[in-house]
Amino acid sequence: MHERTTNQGPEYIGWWVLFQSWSCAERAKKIPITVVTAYDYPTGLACSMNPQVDVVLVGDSLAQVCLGYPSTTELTLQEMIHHSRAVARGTSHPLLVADMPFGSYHISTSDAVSNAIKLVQDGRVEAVKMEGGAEIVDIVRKLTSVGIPVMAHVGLLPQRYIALSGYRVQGRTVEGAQKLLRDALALQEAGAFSMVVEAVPQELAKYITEKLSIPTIGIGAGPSTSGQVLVWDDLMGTWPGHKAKFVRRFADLKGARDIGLQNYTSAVKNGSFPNDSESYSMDEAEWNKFLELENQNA
Ligand SMILES: Nc1nc(=O)c2c([nH]1)NC[C@@H]1CN(c3ccc(C(=O)N[C@@H](CCC(=O)O)C(=O)O)cc3)CN21
Ligand SMILES: CC(C)C(=O)C(=O)O
Ligand SMILES: [Mg+2]
Repeated sequence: MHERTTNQGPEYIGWWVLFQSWSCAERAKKIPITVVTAYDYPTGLACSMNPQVDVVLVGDSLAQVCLGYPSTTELTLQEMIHHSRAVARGTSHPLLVADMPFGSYHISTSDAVSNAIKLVQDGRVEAVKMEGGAEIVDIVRKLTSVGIPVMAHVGLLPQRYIALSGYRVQGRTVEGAQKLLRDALALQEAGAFSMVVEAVPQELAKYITEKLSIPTIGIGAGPSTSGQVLVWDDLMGTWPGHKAKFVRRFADLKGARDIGLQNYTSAVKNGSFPNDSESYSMDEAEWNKFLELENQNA
């Protein structure tokens, strides 16, 4: 039932259908696209069971929220493939996209193509996402031409947090806004099928969304993008780190988890776990026979 289907099946909304439909004139009336990150099999299953999830993103936020690295730049392609495969085993209908890790698309176009192919073949994803503007259009064009759909990512680029002097809102100045719009148009022209817009003033995100024919997926970009994305651990309330302004906690899984762990450890310490119904028993005659033999041997 949870075998991954490629692009068929009654409930599957293929990426082509989903994103091409956004090119039509009435797209402003469309229901926002729901994107959520996932890093493992049970989360993939949960996303698959909710028909309102349109896209599952194996984000490189994996590095921080799941693997404990201080930034996304330490994540390797192999680690991304390992987690993408796990998510893929759990998902059926939503479009599955993975972030190209830092360094996996910066050396050369051919290196980027071979790494994207590894993500598709070994990581079992259907599309890849990469951070950057006009400087990566050749890579976007090449990947698109070989049949790997590319989701672009502009605005705050976490893989460049050092160069950007931290995680800062982007496009707040006239020049910054102009560059962002130019980047977005160039990426669309190069073939990107959609675009994440991260930590950008809502006015600018709305403007860019109206200028583009491909859908924008906002995170910290206000309500007027074509869709929204949030990191799983942020929305579930399990991420203990900094809570960005754009994060809303939709559940308190950390609270539930901590209570569960406390209940378990207390029950072990006070001897109330396990009880009789949680234990196995031996047939009384067998047990008596066993004790008898033990006594004879003593
Ligand atoms: N848990 C988590 N959530 C994310 O959204 C996320 C990650 N991790 N890791 C990878 C990147 C890093 N991201 C981040 C991290 C921090 C801010 C942040 O602190 N933003 C400030 C804005 C400061 C300003 O005004 O310029 C904020 O307070 O919102 C934003 C995005 C987004 N991604
Ligand atoms: C937050 C999304 C857009 C992302 O890039 C990630 O999770 O790595
Ligand atoms: Mg990312």
